[in-house]
Amino acid sequence: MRIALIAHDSKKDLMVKLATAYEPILAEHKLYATGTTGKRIMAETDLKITRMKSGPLGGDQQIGALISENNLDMVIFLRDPLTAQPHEPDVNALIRLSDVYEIPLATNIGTAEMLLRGLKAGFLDWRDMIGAMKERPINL
Ligand SMILES: O=C(CO)COP(=O)(O)O
Repeated sequence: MRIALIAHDSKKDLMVKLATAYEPILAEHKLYATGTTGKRIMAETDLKITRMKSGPLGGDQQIGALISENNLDMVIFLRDPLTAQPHEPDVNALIRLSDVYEIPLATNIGTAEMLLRGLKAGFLDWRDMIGAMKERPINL
């Protein structure tokens, strides 16, 4: 599976803890992240990550582009709901595209753990079928 990891600044420590706790599961998958999130995770774990630009500089949009091209299967986006972001439209666009393309999306640690455990248990295997299809299942 192809998984995107994104965290706003106040959630980056939490993201590193999540990535550390679930490193054996995450290590089996292809990982993407926005710039600073990816840098932190790679500095503090042995995970290999393809880093996009930093979120405020277009990284959220790059992740959104991966979604729109059927190149992502899951998004873990630990958002800060209490701080205004300069790139709020990009944040909303990423969340919107996840819904447009039915990509499993966690926006907090509780759901993130459920998704990662579900991934391990095979609950997301349906994504492999979609990945194997030449045409998208929905006409978008
Ligand atoms: O801003 C972000 C998500 O909206 C995250 O970007 P960074 O990982 O570069 O901090």
